[in-house]
Amino acid sequence: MHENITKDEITIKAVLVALITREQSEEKTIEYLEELAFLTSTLGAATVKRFTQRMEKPDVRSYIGKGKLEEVSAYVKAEQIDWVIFDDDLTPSQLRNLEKELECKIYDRSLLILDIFLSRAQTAQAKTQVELARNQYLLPRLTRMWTHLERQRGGTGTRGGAGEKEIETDRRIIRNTIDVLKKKLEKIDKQNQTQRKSRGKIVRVAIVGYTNVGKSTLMTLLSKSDILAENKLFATVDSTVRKVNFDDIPFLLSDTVGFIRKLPTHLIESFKSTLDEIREADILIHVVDVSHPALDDHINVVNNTLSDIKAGDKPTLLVFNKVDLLEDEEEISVKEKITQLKSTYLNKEQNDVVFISATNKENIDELKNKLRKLVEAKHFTIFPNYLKNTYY
Ligand SMILES: Nc1nc2c(ncn2[C@@H]2O[C@H](COP(=O)(O)OP(=O)(O)OP(=O)(O)O)[C@@H](O)[C@H]2O)c(=O)[nH]1
Ligand SMILES: [Mg+2]
Repeated sequence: MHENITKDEITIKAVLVALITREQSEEKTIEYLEELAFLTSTLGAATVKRFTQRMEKPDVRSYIGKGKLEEVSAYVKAEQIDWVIFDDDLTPSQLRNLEKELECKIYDRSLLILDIFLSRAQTAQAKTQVELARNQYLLPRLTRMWTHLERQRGGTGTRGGAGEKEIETDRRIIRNTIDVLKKKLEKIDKQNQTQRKSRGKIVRVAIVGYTNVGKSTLMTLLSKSDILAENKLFATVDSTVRKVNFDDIPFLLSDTVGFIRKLPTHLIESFKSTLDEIREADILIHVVDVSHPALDDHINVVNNTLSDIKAGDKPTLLVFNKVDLLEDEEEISVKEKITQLKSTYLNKEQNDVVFISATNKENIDELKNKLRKLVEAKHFTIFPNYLKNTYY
């Protein structure tokens, strides 16, 4: 049973694999697979089939059980599948066993996200961070297949099937690369710190949120600049900063990389310096896609990630975006939904909420008024003697 794509559109064919466990209901698994398919398409591959299996917990040897693995394997061979993508992270030995059995490229969630980041990173800092995270991910996972594929990727040829010796050599190369990248990153971090300090004492606002919710679209709207907004996950990997004025009050507004669930902490760790922009902000605009069925989940993932990077207690304007996509449903009308969300999230830990459509420019004045109040309050704590309506 193929998903909805025609044969000649297919370039890279992928199948997805996920588990239904005691902690992860069937409904959740289906939703996660939807997100995984979106990630897959972001990387230019087409999802041709999704496999799920009910299990207590992942199989230590091969993540899925033996029977299921045979089923996947038969399909992969019959349909000449290029990638098999697992919704959770795989241990090095699971990866090795799966590779042996399936004889194609195996992705897990982390590697998929890393490769997306790699294809999108623009600045030296983002590129270096992704390269570092990717190398750290690869080090314990080097296998014959991997060295083979990585060499192809690096264009260095394959020297015939890689043996243990080559793998050891590759490990050494990767360790060296990691050291070099770390040093490079330290240098970039220092430069950026100096740059941020030289910005002076000006109120700083960061737009944060789950990936693909409309952060860049809102940034463009508020700063009147042109920033790439795309219906792709992780369109923004670098942060962009613009100076904006609300009448006489200036502030810096930054667009940031989107968050996503099931992102292992060590990956977040390696993006810490990209996240400095958020950590050092005075005020956050947390954008949510109000039309997404998993919006509560998204809010939680963002809030947890913010706490992880110690940015969880900043004054926050919670912006429910994409209201234009809401439709009355049998159980709940649009109006009721908005009232419900308001009562759930208003004033929860310093939150103010606003409902907008960034693309239709709906309710942007209310957003600006609310943001202005937050910016003003902060501005006058930095500049107590600042007179309203006078310019610097
Ligand atoms: N219908 C509708 N679509 C919107 C709205 N705001 C943004 N979008 C669309 O949502 C998609 C994602 O928008 P972006 O601004 O790139 O989202 P982002 O949060 O910056 O995404 P990443 O950088 O990938 O994390 C684009 O296709 C936008 O056109 C809105 O108010 N309504
Ligand atoms: Mg963006």
